[in-house]
Amino acid sequence: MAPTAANSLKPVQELVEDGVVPEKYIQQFEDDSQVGDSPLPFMDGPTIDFSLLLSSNQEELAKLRNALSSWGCFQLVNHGMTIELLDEVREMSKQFFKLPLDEKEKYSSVGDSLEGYGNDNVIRQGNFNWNDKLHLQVYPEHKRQLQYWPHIPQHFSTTLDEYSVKTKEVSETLLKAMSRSLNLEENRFFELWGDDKEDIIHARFNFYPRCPSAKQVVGLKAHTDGSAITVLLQDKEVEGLQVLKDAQWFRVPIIPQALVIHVADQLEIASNGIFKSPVHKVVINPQCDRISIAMLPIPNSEKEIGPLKELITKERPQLFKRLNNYGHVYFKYMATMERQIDAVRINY
Ligand SMILES: O=C(O)CCC(=O)C(=O)O
Ligand SMILES: [Fe+2]
Repeated sequence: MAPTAANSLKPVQELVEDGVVPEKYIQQFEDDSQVGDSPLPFMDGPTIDFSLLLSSNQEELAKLRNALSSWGCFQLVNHGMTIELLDEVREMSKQFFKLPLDEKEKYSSVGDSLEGYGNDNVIRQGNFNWNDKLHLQVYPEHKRQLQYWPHIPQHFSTTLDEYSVKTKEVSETLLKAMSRSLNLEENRFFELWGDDKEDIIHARFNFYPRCPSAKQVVGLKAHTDGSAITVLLQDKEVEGLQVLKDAQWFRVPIIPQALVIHVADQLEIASNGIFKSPVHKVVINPQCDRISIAMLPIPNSEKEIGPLKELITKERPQLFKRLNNYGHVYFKYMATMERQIDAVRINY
């Protein structure tokens, strides 16, 4: 596949059919470890047992605290979702992206809506990601825009609804355990996200088409998430997610029954920097398509967020400003800042 000057925002999947990689998708990597199938180490962060968090097992809470303040992410097992449900969500995502283009285009994003199907690079600057998406807001329920919810496969909406209910429960319990892990009153992070009927969950279905020039493109460029946390369901067969820790990239292993949980920017802010929103990216496989489903719990934009007062001390002064609508900051600085959270950092 030779690079061409063609520059269109048709779905990346269609570019694969064309057999050419438009120049906008070719990345300038400064360092070889950034690309494709280089033998990076696997992340050796902990696997957290949800059922032990439920019973407030002190050892598990300590493991959770350590994971959140070092890696900023972990694999969650025993979360109560069956492998059948996880596989059904993976399968329906694959089936959706496999539909003919004109069928998928019935759900295309309209205007500047975040929701819907398409090539997300329209809202980005700089080089493009090798990624197509379907983005649906699942909570609050009255804000669902059902015109974007696929009718094929037929069970898409009911399965997404079931998965959303379970994601919400898991997220609420996790945020409470995260508070307990810092010896805070258990609702403190739940007040950031979860206690308000207008708190949001976005579902982002990611599709990363295979690319013979995999080493020249990137699925998702290095970024942090702008939500409170992220609940990620990875592809069961195709690896691709990498996280940055101490200036080194690590591959996130596939554990089929696990959910990958990330601290996202708004929890880093609320924890006054104790929990880390990890920089992560997605690399592309030359032979196989990859999918992932990111569920993004996001505080109601009218809610004021900021570092919890219990976490501001003489030794740890307030690191971030208080604000509403972090999402606005996140998108405003998407193109110009490496980590948008720096835009709300207080510099002493
Ligand atoms: O595909 C993945 O594994 C990660 C997706 C991701 O980082 C995102 O949707 O923000
Ligand atoms: Fe992400």
